[in-house]
Amino acid sequence: MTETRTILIADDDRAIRTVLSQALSRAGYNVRATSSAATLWRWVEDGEGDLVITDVVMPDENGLDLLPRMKRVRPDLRVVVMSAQSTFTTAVKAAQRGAFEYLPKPFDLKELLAVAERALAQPATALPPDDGQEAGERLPLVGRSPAMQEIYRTVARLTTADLTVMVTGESGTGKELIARALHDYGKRRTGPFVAINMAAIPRELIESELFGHERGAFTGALTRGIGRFEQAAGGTLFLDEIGDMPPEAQTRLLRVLQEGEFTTVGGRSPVKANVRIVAATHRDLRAAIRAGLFREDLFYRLNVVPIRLPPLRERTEDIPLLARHFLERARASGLPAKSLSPEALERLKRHAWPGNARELENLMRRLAALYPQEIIGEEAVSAELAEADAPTDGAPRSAETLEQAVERHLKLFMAAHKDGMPVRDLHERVISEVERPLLRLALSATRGNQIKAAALLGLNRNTLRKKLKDLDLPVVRGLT
Ligand SMILES: Nc1ncnc2c1ncn2[C@@H]1O[C@H](COP(=O)(O)OP(=O)(O)OP(=O)(O)O)[C@@H](O)[C@H]1O
Repeated sequence: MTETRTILIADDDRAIRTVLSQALSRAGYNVRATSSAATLWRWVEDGEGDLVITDVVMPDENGLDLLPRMKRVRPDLRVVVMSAQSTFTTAVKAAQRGAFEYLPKPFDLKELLAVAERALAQPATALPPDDGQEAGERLPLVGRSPAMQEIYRTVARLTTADLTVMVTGESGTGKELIARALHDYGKRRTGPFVAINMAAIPRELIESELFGHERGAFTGALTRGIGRFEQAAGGTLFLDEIGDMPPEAQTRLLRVLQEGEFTTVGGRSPVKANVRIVAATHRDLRAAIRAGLFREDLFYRLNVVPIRLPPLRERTEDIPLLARHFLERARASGLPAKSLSPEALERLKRHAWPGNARELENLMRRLAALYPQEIIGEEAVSAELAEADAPTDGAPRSAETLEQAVERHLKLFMAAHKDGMPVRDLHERVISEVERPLLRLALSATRGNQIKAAALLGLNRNTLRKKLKDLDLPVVRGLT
């Protein structure tokens, strides 16, 4: 006969305690339930229980704060954290503090039973070594839809394992943000995060960009060049748009992943690769494999942990939170504070968002910059979205010249002002809206080289630097 296991439950909500106690007793466990963190702590200290299921917010103490203390006195005790405050940070903190699993409320009883069974069957996860560098609220991932919750749980689980991850999703769904989160909250967070976009680098340069080259390795290689693999040593290498990698580079990358070492272009001695790889693509790689454009063996090497980011139209419940987040970001960058009327939010939810979160972010910036009212109404949103939704007969919207686009925005802006006071600093505000993408494009075209970007723009280098600073534009060399 196997010994009956005891599960300790802490939740200040009586209904939840009752439901969980019933379900777990029925499944054959001994159950003790309490509404306070203090009682839970006493039980744990007394050596009771094989598994703890705890809420986060309790009247006397936060379950997440109790978690490391429990793991210190009972390292093999398994703890499942459940929370209605289902944010990315909660998921990550739970994992970093040694929780076995994190369950966003509401959850399925079936799921809870499965988690309890798994937790009791496996050896406990030891408390990750405390390097005093617990990730804080540095990088907000916004959204509480079930799809995002699932992603948070995956990212949280990956904070203690250095596995290769493949992020897929349409353009603008937040793939790069997830890659950064994996880095910022992962084991290599004190190391560098280096990104390389396969679609933005000339094919013939990809291998030397990745692995570096020796002096004279090819025409134009006047000095030795360090590759991204070397730059990212000890950290994370983000291979963006991996689906656009040319076949020869795919073969070489595969070999590096298999052998754990690489040689520079034109070089002889192998160098140990010490990077965690996160790859991303908006392409359907399985289709690319069928079409003979992507190596299947490389795909399996990279697709160790797949994370699929759903398009925004499949998680419309996240739109209000994201919109607020982007308005707040616009405000932090110096634009006026704005909010959206309930009707405006409804209108946003009805849009198809082909450009996903990025499109929403751009719209929020535009509205914050151009609309004078503090509360943005439905008409303003509709006017902007009508433009975006307008049929284009297959022609890209870029058929509109920059001047026409600017004029369209200015007209909307003026119309919105017709019976109010004009805002101040109109000239400066509009110019910065144009300047920001211009500088970004110039930097992207010169791969972050400010001297070349300044030449391209016809600006003095110091002027460019000052503008970048004023506009709060990131300057990352070599990033595209
Ligand atoms: N869940 C989210 N919470 C907060 N911001 C988000 C979220 N998803 C995306 N964003 C923001 O939207 C913008 C686009 O995201 P990101 O660049 O990561 O997308 P991507 O999928 O890598 O796009 P692409 O495929 O075009 O490179 C960024 O400014 C990012 O910060």
